[in-house]
Amino acid sequence: MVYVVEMDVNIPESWNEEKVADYITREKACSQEHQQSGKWVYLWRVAGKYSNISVLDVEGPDELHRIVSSLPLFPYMTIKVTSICKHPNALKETMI
Ligand SMILES: O=C(O)C[C@H]1C=CC(=O)O1
Repeated sequence: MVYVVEMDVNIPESWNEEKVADYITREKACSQEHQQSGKWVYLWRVAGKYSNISVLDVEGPDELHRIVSSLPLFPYMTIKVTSICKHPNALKETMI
């Protein structure tokens, strides 16, 4: 199943630079591991916001939740998930 996921990141203002840098480093390693697995297909920055729009191709909601909740910044995100399917009029045969 293919999901479009929007993640808005809300880092607590109380965090110091070192803590923010540590989370960002671990976040990058974690998301790149999932991207390398092929499950996390696209990762785009939303212009002008500390948000991303991602496309994940996974077995279903359980796997989606496992991946998204493995991110170190997961507790500090507001996440919107949209499940998508093929449009009958789409010229392209494949979803992604
Ligand atoms: O910066 C972000 O958008 C948060 C986050 C989600 C994946 C990733 O690599 O970073």
